[in-house]
Amino acid sequence: MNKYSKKLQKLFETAPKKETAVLVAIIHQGQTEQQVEEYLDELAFLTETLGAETVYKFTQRLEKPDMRTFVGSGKLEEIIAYVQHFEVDMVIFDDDLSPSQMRNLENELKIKVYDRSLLILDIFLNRAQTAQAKTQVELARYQYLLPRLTRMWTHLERQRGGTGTRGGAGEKEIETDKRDIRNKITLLKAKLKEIEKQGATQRKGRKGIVRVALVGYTNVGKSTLMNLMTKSNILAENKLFATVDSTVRKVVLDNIPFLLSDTVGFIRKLPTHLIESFKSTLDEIREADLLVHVVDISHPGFEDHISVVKNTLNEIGAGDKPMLLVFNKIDKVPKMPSEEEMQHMTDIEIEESNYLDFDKLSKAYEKKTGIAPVFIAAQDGTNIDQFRNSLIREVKKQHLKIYPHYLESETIDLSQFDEQ
Ligand SMILES: Nc1nc2c(ncn2[C@@H]2O[C@H](COP(=O)(O)OP(=O)(O)OP(=O)(O)O)[C@@H](O)[C@H]2O)c(=O)[nH]1
Ligand SMILES: [Mg+2]
Repeated sequence: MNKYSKKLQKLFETAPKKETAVLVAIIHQGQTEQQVEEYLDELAFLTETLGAETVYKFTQRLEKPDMRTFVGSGKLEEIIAYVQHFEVDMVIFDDDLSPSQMRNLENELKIKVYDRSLLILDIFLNRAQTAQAKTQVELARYQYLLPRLTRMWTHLERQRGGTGTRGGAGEKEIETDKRDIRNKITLLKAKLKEIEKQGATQRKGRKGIVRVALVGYTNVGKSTLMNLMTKSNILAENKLFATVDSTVRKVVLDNIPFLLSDTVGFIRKLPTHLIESFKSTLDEIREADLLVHVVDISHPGFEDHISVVKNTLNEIGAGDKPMLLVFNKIDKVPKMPSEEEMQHMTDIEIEESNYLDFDKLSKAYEKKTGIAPVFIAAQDGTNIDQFRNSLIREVKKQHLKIYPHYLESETIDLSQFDEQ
């Protein structure tokens, strides 16, 4: 006999359940299955961040996406059968879909269809805190949605807005919604301009002080490091895009004041227009004198992540700035055995161990950036003194550019930099 009463059982049935999702990616020519597997793990992490559970991952080898439905018709049939059988709530594609692909897929799948951009935009929307970030994301989201407004999205948007339509929306509703969205876009643009004006004045007031920006892939530990350095309390958690707003704090090390800012993390395939929409947030990076590039060394794709960050920095015009590379989360990688320990290991053991040779990495990256990287664990403060020393050295170099006559013995009137 069931141990729960009928009333309780009924309550359980109506309890909200986590939405389920299947993920879809194409394996392009030149890509390995393992690479795509890693990409899909990241997509699953993004899905989880949005609050849904990944129940299956579909892949298909294709030279280029199908114009009509992104994947081939055979694969699509498989996906349709799966989502119907398991009553899946949404399908998420690892690439961006054209408006017509989105429409076609939605007609065939009859459930929510997300592409990578829309997923990231929805996560940003949930996470944005400040008026500026909120306005930016909302604007980017509407701009993205406008040409893609399907029956499904019209319906969902209306639910979100609280107006609600019963059943599917018709063409007329879609047209009305498009007009509404255009109006909203105009309003949001005006609002953003106003906020940006205030931001620019604020930033102007920071002249005469070295500015350092923490940059890096998402979830690498930028906010954790920021909190450690500034004793602030920024949300740091094991989620992608925990930080969408930038935070600036004044730090004084060795009598030299500088501003440290925590910024939004980068991710592969972050669409250019989305980067553009964060222009003013990214001004923190563009106007920085020094970049501290944080890398999660425990991630198998960390070298790819470094390239993604470099490319994104180039795209926003901040590719030439001095850069201190910080390899974080060293507590999560197996430590390189000492020479003595190695003597007791067989060649195969050494080869299979996949140890990261920090010395080798350090030399290779010093060659590239001109600054020796540091290896830390921000979470427990391992090697944080080493990081602090490297940071001071680089900040001093920048400080000397602003104040060429600065002497080490000189005491700076720090009060002039208050209220930052
Ligand atoms: N094991 C380990 N975990 C760490 C370390 N530093 C940070 N983390 C964890 O990594 C996760 C992400 O940290 P955040 O500081 O939020 O990373 P972030 O780069 O600011 O991430 P976004 O704002 O999402 O781009 C959190 O769960 C941290 O606790 C570290 O040195 N070791
Ligand atoms: Mg963060």
